[in-house]
Amino acid sequence: MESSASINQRIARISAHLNPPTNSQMEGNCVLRRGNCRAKGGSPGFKVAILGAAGGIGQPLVMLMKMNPLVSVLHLYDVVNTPGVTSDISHMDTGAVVRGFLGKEQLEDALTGMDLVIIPAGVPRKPGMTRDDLFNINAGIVKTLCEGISKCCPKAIVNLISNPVNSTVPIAAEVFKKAGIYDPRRLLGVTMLDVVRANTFVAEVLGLDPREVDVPVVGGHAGVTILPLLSQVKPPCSFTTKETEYLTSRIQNGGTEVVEAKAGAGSATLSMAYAAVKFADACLRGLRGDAGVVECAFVSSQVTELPFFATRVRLGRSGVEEIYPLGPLNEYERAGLEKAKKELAESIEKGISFARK
Ligand SMILES: NC(=O)c1ccc[n+]([C@@H]2O[C@H](COP(=O)([O-])OP(=O)(O)OC[C@H]3O[C@@H](n4cnc5c(N)ncnc54)[C@H](O)[C@@H]3O)[C@@H](O)[C@H]2O)c1
Ligand SMILES: O=C(O)C[C@H](O)C(=O)O
Repeated sequence: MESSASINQRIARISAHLNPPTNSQMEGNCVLRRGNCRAKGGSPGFKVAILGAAGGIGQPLVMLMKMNPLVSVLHLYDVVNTPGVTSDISHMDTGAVVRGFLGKEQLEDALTGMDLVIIPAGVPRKPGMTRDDLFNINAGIVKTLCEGISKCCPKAIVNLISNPVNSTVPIAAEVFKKAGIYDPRRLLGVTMLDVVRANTFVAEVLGLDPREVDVPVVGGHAGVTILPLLSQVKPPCSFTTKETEYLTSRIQNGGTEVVEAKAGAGSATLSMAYAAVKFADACLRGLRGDAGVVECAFVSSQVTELPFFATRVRLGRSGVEEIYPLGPLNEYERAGLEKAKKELAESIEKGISFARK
């Protein structure tokens, strides 16, 4: 028979559920009820903020990061819908404590103390648009968010997803320089989706499991600036001219392929969230001090005459610790590199002048 003390405890628990306090706040893995919710988390791990967390990329990205054992605290920031996304995600029985932040006035709280900030905030493409067509809206969004980072977590690693990446990364660099906190090792434009696509499409052609394939993709993240180095694929293999042309074009136009298939409903979100998490996980393993963490990213670079360029980089405790050279290119890739550099130079310059205005 249940004792009266235990019945009273049960009634108290049920009553607490039926009468939540009015000052409830989205925090932890529950709506915090003072004195009724044990402190959660506390497990060792990194603090990660996602800016644009309620969006097409943001939501699956948040879900996957909540599953990442390297994350102890996950901050969700957006200008809309964060309470709902936070409530939903916070019910997942994984370690990370989730907190939601809504609107500009909560940006600083969202950023304070973060180790890694991932930015998928901004508008996506519709059919017929280039990534550069997003510049007018997204440049301002990225600038404001980076000003917040400068102030609240100047030492955080920043993973920038918002397009056009070829311009938004230079904008972020200028904002950080202006604030006197710029460390080029900590600012990374996310080009991982190009690598993910390249691995998939090359594996299809070779009849391999994509997990066995590694394709370096260099340059930038738009059209001809996306330069897959098919001569450096692992495992070593060769392609006919027709295969090289097909693969290069498919990888360069992967984003457009999705934009057209979505027919006005946005651009890649699910594969991007997957790629973003793969990349963020690599950054966190680097921060933890793991050896040999190497991925492609669009970073401040001296590999070419351009101030930013995507290549393979080694990630460590300070962010980008080593930038690898391009390696031997074949004639097709050398021609591609020249085209890529021409477009990249303009996009980088556009970002820099915007931020210096
Ligand atoms: N780097 C890449 O490989 C890659 C891949 C896919 C998409 N993208 C880019 O990512 C961006 C987001 O794409 P999406 O499909 O998630 O778009 P989306 O419209 O679905 O979501 C964007 C989110 O950003 C939020 N947002 C807008 N202004 C904000 C601000 N000032 N602060 C915080 N959040 C703000 C919106 O409220 C929205 O929730 C686009 O620019 C897209 O082009 C990049
Ligand atoms: O193509 C887009 O606009 C989104 C993204 O950059 C992508 O490559 O899927």
